[in-house]
Amino acid sequence: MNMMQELQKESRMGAMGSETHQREVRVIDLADFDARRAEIADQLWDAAVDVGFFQLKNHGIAPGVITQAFETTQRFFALPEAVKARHPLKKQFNAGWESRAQVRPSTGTPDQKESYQITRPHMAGLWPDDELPGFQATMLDFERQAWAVGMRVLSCFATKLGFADDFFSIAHDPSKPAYQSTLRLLHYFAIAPDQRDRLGLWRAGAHTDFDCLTLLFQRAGQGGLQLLPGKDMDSQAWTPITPADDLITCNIGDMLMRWSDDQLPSNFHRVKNPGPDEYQGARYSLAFFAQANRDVLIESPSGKYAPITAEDYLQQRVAANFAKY
Ligand SMILES: O=C(O)CCC(=O)C(=O)O
Ligand SMILES: [Fe+2]
Repeated sequence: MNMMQELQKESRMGAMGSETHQREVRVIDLADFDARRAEIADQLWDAAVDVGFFQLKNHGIAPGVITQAFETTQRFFALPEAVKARHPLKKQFNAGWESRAQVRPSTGTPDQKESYQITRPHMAGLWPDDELPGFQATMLDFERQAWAVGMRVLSCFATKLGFADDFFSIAHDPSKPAYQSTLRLLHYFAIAPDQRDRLGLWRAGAHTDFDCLTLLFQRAGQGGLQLLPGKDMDSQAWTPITPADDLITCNIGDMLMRWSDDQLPSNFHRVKNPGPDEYQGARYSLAFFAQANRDVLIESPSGKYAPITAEDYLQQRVAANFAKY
C-alpha cells in the first residue's frame, strides 16, 4: 500500500454512519510501571491489536499539571484573532496557529476549530510571549511530560515487536533538531443558536493520525470523539468515547502501523458536532503526537511498505490537509 492509498481510504469516510456501543475501549493501569512492565505490555498490545484505541490511568501526570495546561490553552484561544494571527501555522514545520483551515480528505469541509501546534525546534516567532507570559514554559513542560508517557507506551510496543526497548525513544529524541513530535492545542467553537441544525459540518472530520502514537487529553462533559477501527470501516458504525479528566485516550497512528507491518492498526476517529440536545459550548482538547524524527527511516520489517523518512511521510500527509497555509 502506498501513501495515496492511505489518503484514498480516508476520503471514503465522510458519511455520518451510525453509533455502536459494542466495542470495548480498555482502560490500562500504568501504576507501578517498572514492576508491572511485562503485564502492562501484554495489556497494551491486546488493546491495540483489538480496537486500536485505549485509555491510560495512573499515567503519572499530576491532575494539576493537566488542569493548568487546559487553563493556559483557554487563555491562548481567548486572545484576539489578530494577535493569534501573528503566530500563523508554518505548514512545513507543523508549528503555529490556524483557524478553520484544516480540510480533511474525508469531508472536504473545514474542521470547525482552531488549533495551535508546538513542535519544539521550530517555535521561533510563534510564542505569544508578550501577550501571555508563562505560556511557553507551561506548555513545554506539559509537552515533555506527555512525551515521557508516550515513550513508556511505545517502549512496550517495541518489546512486543522485537525491537530494543529504547527504539522509539531514540526515534523521537527531543534533543535533536530533527525532532518533529507535536503538541496540539485544540479549540472547537461553541455552536451559535442559528447553527444548531447545520448538518454536514464536523468539529474534526474522520481521519487516521499520521504519527506513531497519539495521547489525547480531554475534559469531562466535552464529548464528541468517536472511533471506528479500520478493519470495521465498511460498517460505518462509530463508537463514542466518554471523556474523563483523569484518563489519557490513546490511538495508534499510521507511522506505527507501517512499522509494525499492520499488526498495530491505526484507527479512524472524528469529533462530531453536538446534537440538538447536547452541550453546545466550546470544547478544548490537547493532543500529543509522537512523530518519529525527520531523519528516521520508517521501515516495515517484511518490506510490505517501501521505506520512507518520517519527514517525507509527515509532509505528504500535512500537505493533503492544509491548502491555506
Ligand atoms: O480533539 C479530539 O478529541 C481529537 C483531535 C484529533 O483527532 C486530532 O487532532 O487528530
Ligand atoms: Fe486525530
